[in-house]
Amino acid sequence: MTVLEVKDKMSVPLFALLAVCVDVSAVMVIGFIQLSSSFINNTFILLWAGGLLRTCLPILVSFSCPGSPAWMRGSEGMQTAAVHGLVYPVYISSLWACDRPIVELVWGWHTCQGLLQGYVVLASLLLWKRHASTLLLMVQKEKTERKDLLQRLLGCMKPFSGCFLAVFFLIFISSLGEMAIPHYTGKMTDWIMNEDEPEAFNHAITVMTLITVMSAVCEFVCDLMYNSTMSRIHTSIQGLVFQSVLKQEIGFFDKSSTGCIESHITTATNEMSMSLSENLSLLMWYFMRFVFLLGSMVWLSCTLTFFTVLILPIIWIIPEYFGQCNQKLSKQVQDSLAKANDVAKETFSSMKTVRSFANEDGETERYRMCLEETYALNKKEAAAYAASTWTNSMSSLALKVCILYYGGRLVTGSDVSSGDLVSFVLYELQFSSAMESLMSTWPKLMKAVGASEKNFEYIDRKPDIPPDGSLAPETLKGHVQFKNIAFAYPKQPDTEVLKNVSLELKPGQITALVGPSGSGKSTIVSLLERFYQPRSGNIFLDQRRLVDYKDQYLHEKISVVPQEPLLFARSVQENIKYGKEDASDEEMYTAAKLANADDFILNLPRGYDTDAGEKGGQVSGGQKQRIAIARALIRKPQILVIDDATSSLDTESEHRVYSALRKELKNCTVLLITHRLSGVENADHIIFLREGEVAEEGNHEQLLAKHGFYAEFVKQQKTSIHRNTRDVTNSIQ
Ligand SMILES: Nc1ncnc2c1ncn2[C@@H]1O[C@H](COP(=O)(O)OP(=O)(O)OP(=O)(O)O)[C@@H](O)[C@H]1O
Repeated sequence: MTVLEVKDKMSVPLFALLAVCVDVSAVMVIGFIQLSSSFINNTFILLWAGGLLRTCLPILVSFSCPGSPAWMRGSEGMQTAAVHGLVYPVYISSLWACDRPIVELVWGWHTCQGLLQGYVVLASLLLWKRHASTLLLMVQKEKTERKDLLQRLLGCMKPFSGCFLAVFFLIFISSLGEMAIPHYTGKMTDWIMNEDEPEAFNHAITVMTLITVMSAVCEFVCDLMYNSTMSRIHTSIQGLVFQSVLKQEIGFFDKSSTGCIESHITTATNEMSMSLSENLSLLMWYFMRFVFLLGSMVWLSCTLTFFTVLILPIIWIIPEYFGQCNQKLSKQVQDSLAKANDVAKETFSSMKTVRSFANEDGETERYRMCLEETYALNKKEAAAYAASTWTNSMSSLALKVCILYYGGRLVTGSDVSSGDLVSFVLYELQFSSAMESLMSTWPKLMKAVGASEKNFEYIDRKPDIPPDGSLAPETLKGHVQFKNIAFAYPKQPDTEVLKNVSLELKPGQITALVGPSGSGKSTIVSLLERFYQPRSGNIFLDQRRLVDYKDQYLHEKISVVPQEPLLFARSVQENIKYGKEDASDEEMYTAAKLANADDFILNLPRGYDTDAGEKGGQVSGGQKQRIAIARALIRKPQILVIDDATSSLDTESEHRVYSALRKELKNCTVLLITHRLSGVENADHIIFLREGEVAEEGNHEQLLAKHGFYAEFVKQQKTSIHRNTRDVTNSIQ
């Protein structure tokens, strides 16, 4: 450390020492003047003059001493100096105004004891100011930052305001009841000391027991009521979040990961509401206790209460210091452990390199060094922890001793009775812990309030979809027209997936949509389902804009069997009737037969009641697809879209499904997306999509005659079938 640094570090203590020396000298001089009363006869004039002098001197010292802290030269310094100098004149003058005896004080304020008392008052006020201002600042900051959130949460609690009033009333009664034990213990002490009124003694014990039991019952009822109300609030918020997430546009789910949404709605919301409910309850309880304890203490002795409040922050300061050290060290221990873990992880993951360089010992040494560092920090942490708990108990002991000492003096002076002193000590024990808990619960509560932000973000989020239309005509032909559609996914707005696409799906016709993978076929289906909005162009259904139709109506009329159909972990029956629970069993059987699913379903262990398993895991891919087709058909759709949903079926099954569809869905508009030639050949109309554009369209023969992309596609398909057959034959031979 350089000389300059030492000088810098020592400047504040040196200034403090100088200020104290100047102050003590000033007080000595005043004391001398007062004793040699020939100079000034009026002690009051001397008291105020001395006070003003003690105010001015530290200010003078701070301005003339270069090492004084900056705050001493500002308004904070002036305030501190004023408190320091004027505390006695103000206190003694107030006592005089209240007609209380002041002779002892007037003649004793400049003694060593008076001087010390003055410094204690100053230190206490400064510490309170620091504590209170941090808390107030915190409250202020939280108030502005979390004001809206708090209001929203309070809004959620509004429907339960009756319950909260009852809870608050019960807390009030229970906290009041808790004051009984210290109160009656004090009373009993008085009776024991005076050895009289045995009846009153018994009576007191009975009353105390009754009040305590009543208080405990109130607490029980209150906890019950509070917890059930909070879980109702929690359930309703969680339900609201879920509902509002479900209303979001599909693009929202593309952008945010489902895992993230799910973990938020379940885990994070649970944690937040648990912490909120726990801390709110603690805050209410401690606040009520704090009020009653302070009231009881003031009622027993104002002087002792003032004394307690004065020395509380001084006694807190040392445990707080060690507590902070402990916290800092435990963070360092965590970091050091993480470092050691990183070393271990790195070594294990590069085990081959370590072995080939024969550096096992080197790595062991590196790991050992990290552990050594952790151990050294652990030792420091243990010492800080021990110091923190020791100083904690010592400080509470010191507080009790101080109160007993000062209280004893008050008892001797007959200002308070012995019983009141006992009651006071018992109240004080709870008071300091209530105070500390209040100060620590508030930030935790605010943290929980902050965590609820995401919930309201979800609830408030307006889905990015046009308002629902109103069209729901009784009859729908199912004539679909895409006119000059351009589209890009919200997640990748710069990549245009569809470019000026125009196509038509006619009622009673099967239109096949073919094209290479990624050409935009499924995207066309998503637009038809209104999952996304086109960037430009329009989609018409029966010559009316698709957006003008009612959403529910549209999804009743359009059935889509997606590429990867998803079954729910419910019975096959429930899966087929999904979204159409009112369908009869007859309708279900017909749909299943059409989808060529009836036979295999009847062979399942419990037929239609067989559980499909999670995501349909208990049925094969082809079976899953057939159940999904049945699910689409049971709705008797006007427009049916099969998006490569027969890819897992064998040719025979696929053929049977298509023949059945052809026969049964005569007036229906069918859009078939497939990579298989067998499905395409028989379609009434074929559209070939390439890089998001309609490259060719017509029927099979027309397109073959063009010798274009479609002809190439057919050629590739045939070659692939031929190659597959040859491979199978070879493998059999
Ligand atoms: N949700 C999405 N977000 C962003 N891009 C997407 C999304 N879905 C598809 N795409 C992209 O859009 C393009 C067209 O995809 P689409 O699924 O429509 O093709 P496809 O012709 O149906 O392909 P396949 O025959 O393989 O099913 C692809 O480049 C794909 O990567």
